[in-house]
Amino acid sequence: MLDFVIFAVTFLTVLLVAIIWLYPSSKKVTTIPGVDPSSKEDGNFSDIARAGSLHEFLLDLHSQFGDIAGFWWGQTYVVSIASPELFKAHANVFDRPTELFRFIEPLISMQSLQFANGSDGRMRRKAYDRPFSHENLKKHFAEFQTIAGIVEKKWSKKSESDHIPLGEDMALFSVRATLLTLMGDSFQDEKLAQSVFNAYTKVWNEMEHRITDPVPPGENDARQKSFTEALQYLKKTVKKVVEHREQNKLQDQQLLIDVILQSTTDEDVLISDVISYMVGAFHTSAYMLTWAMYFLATHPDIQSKLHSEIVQVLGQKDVVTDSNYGQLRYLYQVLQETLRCAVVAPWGARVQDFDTELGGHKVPKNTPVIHALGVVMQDEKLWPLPQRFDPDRFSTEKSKDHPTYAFSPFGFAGKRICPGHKFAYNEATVLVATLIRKFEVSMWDDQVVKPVFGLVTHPQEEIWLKVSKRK
Ligand code: HEM
Repeated sequence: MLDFVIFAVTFLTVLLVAIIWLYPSSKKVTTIPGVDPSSKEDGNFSDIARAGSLHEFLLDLHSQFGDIAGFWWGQTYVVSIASPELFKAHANVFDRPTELFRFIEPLISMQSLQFANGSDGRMRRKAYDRPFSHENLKKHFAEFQTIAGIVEKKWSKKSESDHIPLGEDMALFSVRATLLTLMGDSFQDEKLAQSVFNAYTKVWNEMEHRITDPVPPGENDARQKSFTEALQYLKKTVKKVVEHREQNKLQDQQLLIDVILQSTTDEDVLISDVISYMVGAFHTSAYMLTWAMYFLATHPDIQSKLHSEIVQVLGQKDVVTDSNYGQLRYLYQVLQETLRCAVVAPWGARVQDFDTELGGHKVPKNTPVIHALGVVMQDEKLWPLPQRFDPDRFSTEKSKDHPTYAFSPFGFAGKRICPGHKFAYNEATVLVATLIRKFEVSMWDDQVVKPVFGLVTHPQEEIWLKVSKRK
């Protein structure tokens, strides 16, 4: 009998030790509340897929566990934070965790700025931020206006019975505006801009697919082939543009592509960084514009107030310039509320290679910390009736009441906030002012617009607008 007891106790002890070692949740060395992994291999991936997206999973997680909570990204333990106070505690953290962004690696490679940490990342950011200075951005208003004119002309030719594909038109504007102002005159060529956009869209869709289904297709799979071809086309085009600039000695200290060219002799770094800025700019700006126009189409009173402001500020001039931009205050509020209400970019992340403390809990070194930007921008304690589109939340008066970091649609940490944030507001201001001045926009009936919260939030299906010329 004693033998059996000794055997049973030994067996149970070994079993317990085995469970502790093999089951990841048991390795937790922190008091942070949160969920256990649903599977040893995939952590909470199946829960994230069931929630619909990482953003929706984080909304649930924080409503259950509060402002700081943990979960499993595959086999990696991850912490998510969702309050202005906790964001403040991370305000100086620069490094970005590789694990959470690995799925975009086939598109931009590990050489990209996206993955550059420490002094390398800081030096690159410092150099690449130059083209985004206020002085330099001012010069782009005229180019944005020319490209906005292309959309305006296209819409002018439509009749009131036409269906306007909103997402497509906003994307084309965003791509052309970015390529022309950051990559130079090669992109005066409309066809080249269009084919870059087509190739980019294929690659991007594949990347988004891999957020919820991380297993890449086989080498001979049609999806993989189309992805590889499109990626090769993008890289070849960037190379050609670089050669064109080098051969014709077109070096311009203020143009992003030339600044990147002057900062590195490594072709992989050069191509990866150029593509990283395309990734950063194309869809984010296009979807901010899409959501802004959608909100205006569904809120005629707000559209009408905005129209009055545009007419009053632009007068006979018809163009947005550096000197009248600042007077389009209500338009700025519309764009801010669009970023908040649509949660255009739902999250960011940081990591530190030493143990730290957050909200009274220990965060073990190398633990990725997600900044749940979207959860905070939808928090009803900070934003009453968060689903309601109300640009007055950002009036000069009310803006004073928002806690710092409550509105961080472009990230906030470690001087690594999105480098294109002012660029995005400027280009969007020019296009929205141009279109709303000339057209009244509304929705075609029977459209159910459902957001999909990927890396960037987009409508599940194309939004079809009705546009009528203003008298
Ligand atoms: C509405 C438009 C946009 C939104 C909502 C947005 C949002 C963001 C966010 C949340 C980040 C992560 C910041 C962080 O890690 O703390 C980011 C990074 C970045 N964005 Fe944007 N962005 C927008 C437009 C642009 C534009 C127009 C460009 C380029 C012209 C751009 C280029 C980048 C790049 C290169 C990074 C990575 C920077 C780094 O690694 O240091 N973005 N953006």
